[in-house]
Amino acid sequence: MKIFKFGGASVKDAEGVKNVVTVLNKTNESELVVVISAMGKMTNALEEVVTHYFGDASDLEAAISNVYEYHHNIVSELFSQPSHEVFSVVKDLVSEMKTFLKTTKSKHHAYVYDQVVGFGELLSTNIVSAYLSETGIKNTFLDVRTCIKTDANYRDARVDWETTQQKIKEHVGLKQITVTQGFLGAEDTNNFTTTLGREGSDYTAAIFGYCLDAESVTIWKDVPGVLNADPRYFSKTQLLNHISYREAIELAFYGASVIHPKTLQPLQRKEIPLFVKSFLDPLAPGTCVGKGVTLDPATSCFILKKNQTLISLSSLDFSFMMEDNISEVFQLFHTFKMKVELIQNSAISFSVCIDNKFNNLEALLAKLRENFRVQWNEGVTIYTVRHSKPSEIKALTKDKKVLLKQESRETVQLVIME
Ligand SMILES: Nc1ncnc2c1ncn2[C@@H]1O[C@H](COP(=O)(O)OP(=O)(O)O)[C@@H](O)[C@H]1O
Ligand SMILES: N[C@@H](CC(=O)OP(=O)(O)O)C(=O)O
Repeated sequence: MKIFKFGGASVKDAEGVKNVVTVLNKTNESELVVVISAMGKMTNALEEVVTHYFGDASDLEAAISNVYEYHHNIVSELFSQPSHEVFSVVKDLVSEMKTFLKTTKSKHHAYVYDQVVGFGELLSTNIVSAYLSETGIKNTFLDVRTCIKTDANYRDARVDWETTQQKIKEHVGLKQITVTQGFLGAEDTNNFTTTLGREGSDYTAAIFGYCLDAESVTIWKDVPGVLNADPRYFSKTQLLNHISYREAIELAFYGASVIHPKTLQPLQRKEIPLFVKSFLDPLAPGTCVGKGVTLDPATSCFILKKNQTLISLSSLDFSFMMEDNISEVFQLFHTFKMKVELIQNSAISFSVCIDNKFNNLEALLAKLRENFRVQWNEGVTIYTVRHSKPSEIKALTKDKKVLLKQESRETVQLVIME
């Protein structure tokens, strides 16, 4: 059994869906779970629907139509007969979403978010599964919510591994191709949809890999594999042929967005290899994350995290920043769902770089000002360089304003005002 994962970029249009068929034909696996994300940027489009639902309702209809039209256009390109049932499947899913929005009275943002955003994966998998059947690739559609059981921590749900493993073993046939949704789960009490955190479909693939003791997990990307630097910001990059689990966990943790950070731990526990390959060149080797050497080739790796916030705190009376007030600060980060990326402290000041994922900065700052002197910079970038040479750091920081620098044996981190 192998697990394949196709992300939004690989199914962003009809050509992409056709290419999934090409990949499946070229790789020719018959015992497979295919995990699929929402098409293109549809998760963002569904986030817009949620925003309008809670805010300016006048644009709600237009936001929903945008989602419907996008999928309808792809289906129209893929299926020549207008009577094909996939047209009504798409229509019905969008109607179901509309009905939910009309009838629900919940003010619980994260709950509504998951119920709505989950339609992205339901739409994409229904379309891909139907298209595979159309082209002669026999497959079984699986609603992942019958298998992946989570707590009710909407938008970042935690997996109940025991129940999930049992359900996956129960529902996934071994000698077939199963098509299912990434990113989604269901909480056990009411079966409401939950999501595993943005870009969580890689993690879904790892969950299936772990629970089914898969031979390997492959995530298909628009790049040849994991590169030593983010190709969106660095013009010269190198393909990494092999990365150890440990090194890959570090790279993903620091923000190498090509692999979701939660993906690697379950695979490492069972030593299941993870391949990152190009969906445009399916037979090329790509990158293998697994047992063995740290990095092949042994080279420096550059990672960027944009749009971070650097906060520096000092006590109002110039007393030391000690465990008691630092723990109070961390409690606030937890309350306001701020992800702490980097910390540094001196006697009377404490600096922290945070990811304001849920737009709670104003509220957090107001609370911090009650007890601390607060300085902050928004829109800073964290550069992380693993296994670097001093000359590379010099070149990287040339003409840039470095607000904070931290160096350990293998890693240099810089907070830079671009
Ligand atoms: N170190 C890296 N190696 C390869 N790609 C990277 C790296 N860092 C960032 N990326 C970006 O990750 C993108 C692929 O991830 P993503 O867009 O999330 O794919 P998907 O939607 O298929 O999950 C690439 O197009 C590339 O721009
Ligand atoms: N569709 C979800 C889950 C996901 O993993 O997507 P992708 O594989 O395109 O990164 C998101 O955009 O967050």
